[in-house]
Amino acid sequence: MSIQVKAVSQAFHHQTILDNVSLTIEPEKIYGLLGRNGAGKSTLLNIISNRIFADHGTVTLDEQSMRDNDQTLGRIYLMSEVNLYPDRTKLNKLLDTTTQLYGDFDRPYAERLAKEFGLDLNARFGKLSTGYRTIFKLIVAFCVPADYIFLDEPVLGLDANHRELFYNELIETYSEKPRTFVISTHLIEEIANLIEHVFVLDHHQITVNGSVPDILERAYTISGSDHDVTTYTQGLNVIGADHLGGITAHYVYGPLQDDRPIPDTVKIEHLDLQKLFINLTNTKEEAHVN
Ligand SMILES: Nc1ncnc2c1ncn2[C@@H]1O[C@H](COP(=O)(O)OP(=O)(O)OP(=O)(O)O)[C@@H](O)[C@H]1O
Repeated sequence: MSIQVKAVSQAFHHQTILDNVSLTIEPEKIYGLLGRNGAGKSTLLNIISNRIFADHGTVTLDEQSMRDNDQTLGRIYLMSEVNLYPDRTKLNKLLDTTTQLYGDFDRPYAERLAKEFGLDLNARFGKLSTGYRTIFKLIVAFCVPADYIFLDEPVLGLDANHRELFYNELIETYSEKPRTFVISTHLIEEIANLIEHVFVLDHHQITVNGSVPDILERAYTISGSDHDVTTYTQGLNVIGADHLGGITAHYVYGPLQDDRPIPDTVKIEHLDLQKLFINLTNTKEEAHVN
């Protein structure tokens, strides 16, 4: 039981976007899909949801191909930046159409969410602000009877209050009716505590694929005087560094050599997900902060 993405490659105009990407998405889990601007996150989500066909590779759901397979496609839903709705249509009407399309669409929940977010369902889609367009699309995503829900930039244009409401609703709907959510966002700090598993897409490939606690367990900041830090981190996987005043910080991803004594002058702490992501996907060797 899972979505299997196997050896997917995609190029646009001879430019490689995804190169041999493989991953597994399991039922009833919350995932984060992280990557820098233009890394190919939307492309990957579009391929998984059958909106575009990959040049190479396969996507299966419970071992069945998803390509033009109504049965499997009905079990996944992609909410994306693309506006699929006609501007002149009222939201209530759009919900009617969605209810007809998805038999089990949870209309009472949609109406409750609209009230909570202060969304007037009599408004026309085209009259909504950017934030309220996102809110409407999120409401649909939460109410469709899909087992796998992909949220591409789900907080686009949302103010801080609405983002918090969204995160709370996500936790609530997930605990009431567990299903898979894959969230692609740049607001890493805000989702760090929500997601169980993270994929990082960088240089056309998945470079990090693991449970968030396991990954953070392997991520360290080692700080102190430049000499002591540099000596201690020799041979470790240093993914970035900062220099501030007389203090040097090296960011390490991977095991420390436990048999090595840690000098008193060196401080070891764990990195948070955002800082780890920034350092892993920084193209520069070192980031200097003065
Ligand atoms: N249909 C398309 N035709 C041509 N190029 C495309 C197409 N879709 C995406 N691209 C290109 O592929 C690259 C990856 O785009 P994509 O939208 O997947 O990245 P992303 O990781 O979602 O980026 P962002 O975080 O900035 O939204 C970009 O350079 C983009 O211009």
